[in-house]
Amino acid sequence: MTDSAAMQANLLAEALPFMQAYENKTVVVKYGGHAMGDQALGRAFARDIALLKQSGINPIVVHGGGPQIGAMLTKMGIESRFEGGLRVTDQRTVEIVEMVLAGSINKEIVALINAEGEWAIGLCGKDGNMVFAEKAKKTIVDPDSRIERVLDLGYVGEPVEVDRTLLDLLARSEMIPVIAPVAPGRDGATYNINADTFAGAIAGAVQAARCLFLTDVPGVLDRDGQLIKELSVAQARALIADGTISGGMIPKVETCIEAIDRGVQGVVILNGKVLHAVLLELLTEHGAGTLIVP
Ligand SMILES: Nc1ncnc2c1ncn2[C@@H]1O[C@H](COP(=O)(O)OP(=O)(O)O)[C@@H](O)[C@H]1O
Ligand SMILES: CC(=O)N[C@@H](CCC(=O)OP(=O)(O)O)C(=O)O
Repeated sequence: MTDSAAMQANLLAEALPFMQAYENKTVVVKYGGHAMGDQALGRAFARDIALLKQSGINPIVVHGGGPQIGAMLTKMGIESRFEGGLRVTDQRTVEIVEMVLAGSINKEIVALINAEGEWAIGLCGKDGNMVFAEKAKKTIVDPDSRIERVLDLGYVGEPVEVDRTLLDLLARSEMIPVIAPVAPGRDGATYNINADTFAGAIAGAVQAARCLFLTDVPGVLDRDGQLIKELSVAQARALIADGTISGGMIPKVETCIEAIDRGVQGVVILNGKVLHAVLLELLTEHGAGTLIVP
């Protein structure tokens, strides 16, 4: 056997204790819009999810698609506006958000996983009464004046009810759920939910063993751009308050904190632009990214 074959075999053997630890456990993987787009990365991601399912682990994929929504809005001559990392969403925008997220992106990911020989099923919060949302009640503190301001984000929602019936059913089946962060309200409206927030709510409801957030940066970075390997909840809050964490990283880190509060055992923000990031994180010693702990 060559050295390189032996190394590969060692790597496979190294996965065994991790596979045993995660057997029958649920892992929620949030696949961010920035981590998509590259064909090889997409295929590697799909293969990782397929391999988890084949290993007796229960993966649930929640995806985003912020940049893809932005591109479609631009095509239609609609400007994107964000406040506190969330897209200000009027009636026209929410229709496009649903079309892009629950339509094209969702089916693209389903097709990628199915091409690896698995059975993925595309869903959104509307399916099986899985998630109900309410209009988001968001406030932000202006970093200069320190004055708190209530945001009106239109049809941006927060998940308020999660019913795990359908997810439990799928966990016992061959199916891998791939979920778009769109949900109905009890008021009959359709809400656009930040994909991180949505993934955190799902992870909390199913008491996931791990929730991974795949993005386009190595994890949470400090003021000098260096990766922070581990963050306590209190440290994370301080970095949001002092502006080190900004933009889309705000809902991501807030979600991590909420997921931990809801009993999710481990939450990691990592670079989805690294090939096989999911396998490296879960099944090898080479855990990457920022681990957020209580
Ligand atoms: N302290 C920070 N560390 C890392 N990224 C940060 C930080 N503050 C802001 N960001 C921004 O957050 C982005 C990740 O959030 P987002 O764009 O919503 O990603 P995704 O689409 O993957 O959910 C990064 O690309 C970076 O521009
Ligand atoms: C309310 C809100 O901001 N919703 C997001 C939903 C998609 C998302 O979160 O995608 P990423 O994970 O790729 O950022 C949006 O409209 O862009």
